[in-house]
Amino acid sequence: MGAAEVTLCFLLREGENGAEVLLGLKQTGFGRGKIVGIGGHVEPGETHAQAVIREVLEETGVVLQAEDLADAGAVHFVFPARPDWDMKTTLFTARTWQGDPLPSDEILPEWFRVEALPVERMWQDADHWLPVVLEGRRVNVVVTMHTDNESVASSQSLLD
Ligand SMILES: Nc1[nH]c(=O)nc2c1ncn2[C@H]1C[C@H](O)[C@@H](COP(=O)(O)OP(=O)(O)OP(=O)(O)O)O1
Repeated sequence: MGAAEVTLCFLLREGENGAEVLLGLKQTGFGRGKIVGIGGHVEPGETHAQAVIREVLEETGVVLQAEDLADAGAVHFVFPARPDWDMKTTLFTARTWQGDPLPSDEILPEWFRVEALPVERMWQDADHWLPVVLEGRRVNVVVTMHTDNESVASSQSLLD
């Protein structure tokens, strides 16, 4: 089985104390209990942009249009001890949208300062790629996890 295709979108706004990003507490399924990006699986026949627009709506009620999305690259998560968990993740950021984030069964959305990301409550690899994305740069990273499926064994950038 190949890696699952997933997609995440990071909403960015200017707060009183600098830039803020919308993350959320995952309440169900994969990564339950962690603070994660908003997104999920790409369904057959969908583009990644269509999938992320659908997932952000389902998980937060926020309405995105294709024009709101900026391509932020990709991260490939590799779990050698659990190959069925491997995921190819496309990344987007958005600075415009309609509506205010609301909780859903899957996610409790919450704004965090970009300068104070809750890394202790996130996947341990977040530090390796998320700050770069939130600076507005594109990434193309392969993150390989240890056999504990939690800590990072290696992280390789495929960009120059
Ligand atoms: N190592 C990792 N670090 C990280 O920050 N995010 C990861 C990750 N490995 C996977 N993810 C993200 C990508 C993806 O958006 C999410 C899992 O997808 P879903 O939220 O769709 O999972 P679920 O099992 O809840 O899915 P469904 O049952 O299909 O709704 O986890």
